[in-house]
Amino acid sequence: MASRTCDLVEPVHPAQQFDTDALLRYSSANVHGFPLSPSKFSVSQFGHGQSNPTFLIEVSSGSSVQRYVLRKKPPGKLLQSAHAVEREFQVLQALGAHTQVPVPKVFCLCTDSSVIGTSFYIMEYLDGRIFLDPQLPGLAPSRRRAIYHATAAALASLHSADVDAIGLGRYGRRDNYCKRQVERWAKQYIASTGEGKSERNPKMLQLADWLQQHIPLEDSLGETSGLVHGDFRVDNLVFHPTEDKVIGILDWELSTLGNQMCDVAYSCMPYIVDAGLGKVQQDEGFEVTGIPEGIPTQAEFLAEYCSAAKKPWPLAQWKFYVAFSLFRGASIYAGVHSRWIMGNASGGERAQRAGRKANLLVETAWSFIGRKSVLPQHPPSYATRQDHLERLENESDHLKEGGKFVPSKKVLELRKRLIKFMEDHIYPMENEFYKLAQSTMRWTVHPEEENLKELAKREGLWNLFIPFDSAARARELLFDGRNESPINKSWDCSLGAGLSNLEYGYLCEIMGRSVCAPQVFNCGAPDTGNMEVLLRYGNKEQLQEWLIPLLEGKIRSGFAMTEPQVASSDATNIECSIKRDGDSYVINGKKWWTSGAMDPRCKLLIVMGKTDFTGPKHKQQSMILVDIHTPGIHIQRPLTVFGFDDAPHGHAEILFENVRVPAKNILLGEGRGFEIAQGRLGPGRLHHCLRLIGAAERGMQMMVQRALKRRTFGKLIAEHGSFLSDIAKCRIELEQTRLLVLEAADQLDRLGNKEARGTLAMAKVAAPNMALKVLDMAMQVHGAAGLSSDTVLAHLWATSRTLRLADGPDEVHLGTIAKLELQRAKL
Ligand SMILES: Cc1cc2nc3c(=O)[nH]c(=O)nc-3n(C[C@H](O)[C@H](O)[C@H](O)COP(=O)(O)OP(=O)(O)OC[C@H]3O[C@@H](n4cnc5c(N)ncnc54)[C@H](O)[C@@H]3O)c2cc1C
Repeated sequence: MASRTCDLVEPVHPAQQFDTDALLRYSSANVHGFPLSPSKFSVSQFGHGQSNPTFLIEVSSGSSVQRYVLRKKPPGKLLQSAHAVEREFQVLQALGAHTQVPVPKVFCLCTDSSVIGTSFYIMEYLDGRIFLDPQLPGLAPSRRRAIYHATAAALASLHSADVDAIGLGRYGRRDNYCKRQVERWAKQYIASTGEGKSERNPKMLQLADWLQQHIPLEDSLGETSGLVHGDFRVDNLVFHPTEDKVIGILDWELSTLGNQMCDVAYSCMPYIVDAGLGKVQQDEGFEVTGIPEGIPTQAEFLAEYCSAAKKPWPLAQWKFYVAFSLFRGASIYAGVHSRWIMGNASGGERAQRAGRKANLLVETAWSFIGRKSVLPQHPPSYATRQDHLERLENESDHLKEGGKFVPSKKVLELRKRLIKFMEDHIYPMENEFYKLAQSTMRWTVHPEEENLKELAKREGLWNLFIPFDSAARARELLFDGRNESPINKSWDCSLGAGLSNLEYGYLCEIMGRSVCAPQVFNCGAPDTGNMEVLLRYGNKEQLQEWLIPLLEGKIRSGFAMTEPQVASSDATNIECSIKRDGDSYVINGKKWWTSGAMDPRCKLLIVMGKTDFTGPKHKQQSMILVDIHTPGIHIQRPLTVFGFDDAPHGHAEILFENVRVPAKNILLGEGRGFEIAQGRLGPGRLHHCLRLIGAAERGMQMMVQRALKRRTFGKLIAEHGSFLSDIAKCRIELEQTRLLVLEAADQLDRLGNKEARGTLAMAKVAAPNMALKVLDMAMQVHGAAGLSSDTVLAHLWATSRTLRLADGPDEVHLGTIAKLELQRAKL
């Protein structure tokens, strides 16, 4: 959790006491707006970090309290160049006055040590949050990502300052920064180790030699030079109290001009090593312990920075910069440890640990240097909004370049928005949704899901599945032919964006990348199929009662056809009876695998049963709208798919016992059930196929990311020949299947359900089988983790597997394809 800046204060340390009356007199005279004779004046000390002691001043006059921060040199004899608060004041003043770099405003600098014993300056108090732990515990993944994003942006903003223009041109030497730094910290290490001090580690001296020999050329040329903070890490940043943006960069003690890539590598330390002295046990960085969910990878963080600061990807020099950061840290810790040995270090146990930590940093530096590769060849392309948009543009170019499937501008625009929504809101929440689905509260809805639904509505990403012709029919029935509801103007957008099945295809695929996504956009099964049934076959009253709340996302629904006691892939077998009795129908039977029926929001069941047991085979069935809360409906149990119960959505086994439903709830009329089922299944099957393409694409993406960072037998997985051939084959199958599915969507639009049935059947067989293959490969590359619930792969795989059965088993579709093939031959 974050600490509020005001919670980080404690009483002034006895050794740090100073004359507060003198401070009050000085402040009243020199700080603009400082009360002249305040009713209360108090000083407390910030406990966290800083070698320059920092204090909170609170002054009250009347009912108003003003807060300031004072930063001073420590008392006692000091090295001349150290603790230079004058330089801190200079840099803060220049940045505050001339740039947008987030820094506290400075009010005055006092170099007269007769006032409180040392030089000091007074600055603005920033009321905000400080994250002391770079793992950001207690934050939602999306917030963590935002914090790291803001951190990269803050670093880029300070590095972009034009030092000549803001009067900092002489704030330090710009060239040969690393050369000077390596010499300085090597000297310091030698001075603080040896007899009677911390034990000298020969590997540290070798490290200094290695660094001297590998100083990047850009360092001597001053190409990457500019303002350097010197201690840029997340706990030196103040974040806005509620928004994830940086409002102040603190602790400028080590700032100078020099090679900015040193700042960047230092800011990446949490990925490499736990450099803090606080924790006894943990030494490894995120790359070993696992990156806390939501925090970008090192490459992503670095790419965000490079893009924002307009810096090239530091592929060739990264080893040097990281090794240098570890080297500098080791030298500092050796100094702390020596002072502890000699009895003049504060920090107790922490200082005692510093010796071990110094050696750990040296070891880590050598193992980092020994790595074959430390960064991907290219920055991850989705690292920044700009890169992200460029990538989308490139994808669009690829789509624009020709071929049969060329999405319109409108679809591309929606696709862009959808991808952004997925990245900003869906992927970061996946784990939260899973956690709830595995808890004792699993049959409840995560409140964030409802929030995201509202957001999706506002962004125009709602009900996109509704084909324009179905929307036209609903408009006719609901609005008497007008374009929008006379009562509710927002209604029009509830009928989708006027897309064809093919156009929706490009979007549905994106939603399929996450099991959680479709319902957020009100595009999840079985609701889409059920809404489609109502849109096509419902009468006005039925639309008003059931379609409107479904379109608004206020209720959810289930489709109850399959029965345990009969082979339901042949729907003529079903036995559930729907018997007319006066103004009602009475339903008796047992259903199972009614998806969505466990959801607390589920209100409607579309039940398929027989109204006639003796008529022609395909005229016996009817469909009826049933309120799930009708007496006689007994939800008996949730079913599981390989252990996944898909809570809170669920797949229910349901007993219908003398369930009495108003006769007006029959859809289209008695005996029309088969006809409706055919109409429902076309687009529904297509949606499943499209989502499966998305699931496979996610698998590909995860597979590649894993292969590029996991090493086995001395190589990255991505460097093993067997992997290369497997991934290539996966890509081929995925692209083939995508074309087939888009072709089916196109035929559905142009030729209708009946004519498109062959291609739809092919797509329905090809898509789950392809997705299973790709996801299986992705799980393999992830090792045991791939089979766990720690990644989305196992769930995506399980969901894909069900689609070799749900909406008809493969064999039934293969039968359709073969039958059409033979028919053609006979013509
Ligand atoms: C996760 C999940 C969600 C589901 N959601 C729903 C839902 O919301 N609503 C709903 O009503 N149902 C749902 N179902 C049920 C699904 O539609 C049925 O399981 C499917 O239609 C097959 O019916 P069945 O299980 O009775 O298998 P059966 O009909 O008994 O078929 C078993 C096997 O027989 C073989 N077979 C069948 N026909 C042929 C043939 N012509 N040629 C050769 N072999 C053949 C196949 O191998 C087939 O898999 C869901 C199923 C799952 C797994």
